[in-house]
Amino acid sequence: MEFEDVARRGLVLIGCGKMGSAMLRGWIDGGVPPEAVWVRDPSPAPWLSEAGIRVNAPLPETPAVVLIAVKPQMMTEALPDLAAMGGGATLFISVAAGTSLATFERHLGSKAPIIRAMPNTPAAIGQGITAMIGNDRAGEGHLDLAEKLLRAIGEVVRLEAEEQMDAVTGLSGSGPAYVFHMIECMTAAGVAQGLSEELALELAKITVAGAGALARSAEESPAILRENVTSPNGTTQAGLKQLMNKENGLPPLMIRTIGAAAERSRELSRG
Ligand SMILES: NC(=O)C1=CN([C@@H]2O[C@H](COP(=O)(O)OP(=O)(O)OC[C@H]3O[C@@H](n4cnc5c(N)ncnc54)[C@H](OP(=O)(O)O)[C@@H]3O)[C@@H](O)[C@H]2O)C=CC1
Ligand SMILES: O=C(O)[C@@H]1CCC=N1
Repeated sequence: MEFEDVARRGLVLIGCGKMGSAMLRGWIDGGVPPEAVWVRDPSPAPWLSEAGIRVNAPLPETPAVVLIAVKPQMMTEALPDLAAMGGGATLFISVAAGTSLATFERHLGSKAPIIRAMPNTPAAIGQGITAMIGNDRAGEGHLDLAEKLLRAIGEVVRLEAEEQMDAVTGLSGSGPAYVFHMIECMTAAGVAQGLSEELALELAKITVAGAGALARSAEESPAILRENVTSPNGTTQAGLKQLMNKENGLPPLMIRTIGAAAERSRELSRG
């Protein structure tokens, strides 16, 4: 079993909403025993107790890992009584957008190893991607443990500087929402062209999923894959002329979209 220390000393999850529960399911499927998990959440889902997880019970003194998955705005309420675990033996992992390592150090003390991670919701089906970076106290062993835990929900990349986290949040953290909206827009456009809603949605979903899977597995770049779809003077060329318009097409819109999300991440970290 990969998570012996976690199984022995325990894993505490602070906030078990959409992201926390997606990660927890991945860990349980990946071999973390439910009886080694403590969840703290004001409105816990019934499956947690049913699975044998300890819910809103007294926490162990020095768990192996504490995962913090509350909204950034709830942090000042959630952190104070975790300070007792900040002696160095417990690894803290936070997935909160815009909450800096320095903020955690203020609450948890300067000895605590802390890793900031930014996952995304495809984690719920093991197909997320998480970027992570640690504070000075987070050594190679801590980063390896965090990476092993995060691999249970998809790919993991390590960042070189904490500043990169704002752009990562704007791109891959928020990114699934952009893609879901693209599906919504493609569906509406199909309906506008005379398709039923049901058929248009099916076509849009499977097209986005298939193109994503192809982009991931193919050796060719997305640009080449795009060209492979585009026959000279054909239908795709006509569509792309609109979509790729440098003035009012997707390129400037995507710059604005990811820019606004990254800026909000910066704003959150300023408090
Ligand atoms: N959703 C996403 O796509 C992503 C989210 N994140 C980050 O993950 C974090 C959680 O987001 P998400 O899962 O979407 O949010 P949710 O609201 O779904 O989950 C947060 C959970 O924390 C609970 N909670 C509130 N206060 C406390 C507290 N003091 N102690 C313990 N639990 C508490 C909430 O309960 P209640 O609802 O009753 O208040 C809720 O169940 C955020 O910081 C976000 O930035 C990161 C990457 C992607
Ligand atoms: O919207 C948010 O703030 C969070 C962070 C990334 C995805 N959801």
